[in-house]
Amino acid sequence: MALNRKMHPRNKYKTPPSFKELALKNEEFRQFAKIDISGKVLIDFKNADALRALTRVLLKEDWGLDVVLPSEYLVPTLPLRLNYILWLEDLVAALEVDDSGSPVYGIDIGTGASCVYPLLAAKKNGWHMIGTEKNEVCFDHATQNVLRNNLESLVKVKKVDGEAIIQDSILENTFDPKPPCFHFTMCNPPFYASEEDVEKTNKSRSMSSPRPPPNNARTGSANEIVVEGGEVAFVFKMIDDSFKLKDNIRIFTTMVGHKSSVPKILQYLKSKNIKEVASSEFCQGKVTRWGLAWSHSVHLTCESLSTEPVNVKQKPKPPLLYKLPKPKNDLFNTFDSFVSKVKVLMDKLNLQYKCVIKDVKSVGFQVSALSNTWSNQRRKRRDQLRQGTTTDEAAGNQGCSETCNIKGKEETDEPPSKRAKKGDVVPLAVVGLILREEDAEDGSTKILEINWLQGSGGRESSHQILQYMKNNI
Ligand SMILES: C[S@@+](CC[C@H](N)C(=O)[O-])C[C@H]1O[C@@H](n2cnc3c(N)ncnc32)[C@H](O)[C@@H]1O
Repeated sequence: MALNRKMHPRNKYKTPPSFKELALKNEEFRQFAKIDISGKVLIDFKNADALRALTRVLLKEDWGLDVVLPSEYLVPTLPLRLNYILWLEDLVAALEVDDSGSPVYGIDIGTGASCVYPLLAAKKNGWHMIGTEKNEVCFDHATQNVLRNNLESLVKVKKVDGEAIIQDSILENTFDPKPPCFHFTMCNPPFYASEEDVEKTNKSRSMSSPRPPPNNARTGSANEIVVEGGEVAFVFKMIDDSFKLKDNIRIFTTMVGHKSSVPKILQYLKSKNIKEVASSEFCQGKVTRWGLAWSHSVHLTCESLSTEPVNVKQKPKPPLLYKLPKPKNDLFNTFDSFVSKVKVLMDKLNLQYKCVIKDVKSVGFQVSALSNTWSNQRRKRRDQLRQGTTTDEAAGNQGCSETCNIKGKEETDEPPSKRAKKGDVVPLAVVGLILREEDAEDGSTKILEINWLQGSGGRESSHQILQYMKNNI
């Protein structure tokens, strides 16, 4: 699964689950597990029942959720669902509003029979979620899934009718106390315009297309995956509806299933004069989906590491990676000591950094350099020694008072992108710097990843920063 590397950095399914362990733990899943000639435990991804059992066991083992997934209805794949939720976490964390500490409220439009997004968001983050559903059968199943997991205080399922997609009535009679506003909406819309469209896409993927055919069985009933006009028409309507609720909902988001829909939707947002737009790519296995966000009321800084705008024509450049070789890796007893070392190096370079994501085994910073402080380090040190100062003193620990509270409001300086907008200083480079620890056969491996974001110095400066880190770790 080459694309797993491009999953959201905090997605736990970057490391595929062990089917062997799952089969040992779970009887339902065990029925679909087969052992191949090399002793590896596998399942047949083309079998919808096997997929259903896999999703159920992962929800149970990883998230403590007991979710019934009725046959004939969509089986949600978890790596993708988690990618979307992690992106929302980044967007909510980057909101520059003063309500740190208040609960997060979200709305999932078309929650499906599984009610998977609200259940995951409530269980993982304690978010308050409303799930809307138009289909009677899906609504009933979703309601039962919430009750089965005792999550009624955090998740409300609402039956909706009529043409509007985001209706103001869904905000009524929800939580007590009444939320001051909702942080986001999310949606996995029906992708297809007709059942023939579903067939056509399957055929073209399996015959002449450069994209490989899907590995997984297609699941989902027609009313879940087909809508008049397809996903583009659905999202256009959602954008139109969003104007009515602009004071109640901060960020509107949607997932998009076809790459060709992305420029059409971006163009529509532009035509409606909506300037605050962010986007992301959700990669999992062979399947890529796109996330689009827009707002009428808040600045979408686009600074979370996974919100780099989708460039539909050009392939996104892969991040720069440095996997610490064994001797260097072993210098650090703990992941924290590795993080501390990199912070010292960033301080030495006078880089301004702010923690945007944090996990036990990964931490991500948005880093900005106002000038090139990494080139000719030796000569600079010699000059400073001659003048009686050292690099550390010269750097003077610039007080990069970074905090790492993903939910709370950052108490750091303004984000560099914003400073640049004000016109005082244009950064030479703004990069996303991620530190990760991954399990390896002979212990754990520490990895430094740099993603170019923007800046007058061009992409080359991110290579230079990585080289400096390599030389000095
Ligand atoms: C592709 S499924 C997504 C289900 C679930 N959110 C998931 O990701 O697995 C789309 C769902 O949206 C529902 N739906 C379609 N139009 C809707 C509307 N206007 N309002 C609410 N739900 C709608 C469908 O019934 C279906 O359950």
